[in-house]
Amino acid sequence: MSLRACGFIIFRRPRIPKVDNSAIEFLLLQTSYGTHHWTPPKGHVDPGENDLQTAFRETQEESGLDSSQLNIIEGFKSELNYVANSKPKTVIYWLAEVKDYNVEIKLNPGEHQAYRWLNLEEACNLAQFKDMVKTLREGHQFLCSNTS
Ligand SMILES: Nc1nc2c(ncn2[C@@H]2O[C@H](COP(=O)(O)OP(=O)(O)OP(=O)(O)OP(=O)(O)OC[C@H]3O[C@@H](n4cnc5c(=O)[nH]c(N)nc54)[C@H](O)[C@@H]3O)[C@@H](O)[C@H]2O)c(=O)[nH]1
Repeated sequence: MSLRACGFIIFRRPRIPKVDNSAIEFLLLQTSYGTHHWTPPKGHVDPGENDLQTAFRETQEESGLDSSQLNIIEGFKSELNYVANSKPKTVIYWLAEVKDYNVEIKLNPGEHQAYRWLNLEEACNLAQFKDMVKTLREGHQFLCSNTS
């Protein structure tokens, strides 16, 4: 059986005077271990948890953002399948927008050493993994074609 992890692709965009999808920025976190790779907040599903509970818990632990600070975007879900540390891994991501554009991000230093808000191209460059880049592009496209 593959390892399972879940998280949120967190983004922000100006909403005043109107929703501005041309200025969407994604939140990526850089691990403080290993190759210092960049991903959205996510982590392993604990026993007894469902996928969405994991996504909320990991996002809170890794970025300080709790469910009251996020709007989950309905209709988008992405599944990535890759090999991590020689084991198959499945990662589920939903899209979530921060309600406050200037919200504070609080990292857990044991897990992450930096965060950045990045436009689509910058996020794709930092994320590097082909499947993650595809997910970011699909998420961006979804947001641009479903303005609200
Ligand atoms: N000291 C130390 N401690 C570690 C280490 N390692 C873990 N810890 C600890 O374990 C806890 C983690 O617990 P959670 O937070 O629950 O889980 P995740 O967030 O899921 O954790 P990971 O970081 O293990 O998982 P990935 O991000 O999946 O990276 C694994 C590998 O997969 C590749 N990869 C990554 N993303 C993509 C992608 O999108 N696409 C593709 N194709 N490939 C991708 C990349 O090559 C990468 O090297 C942490 O608290 C640490 O304490 C480590 O090396 N040293």
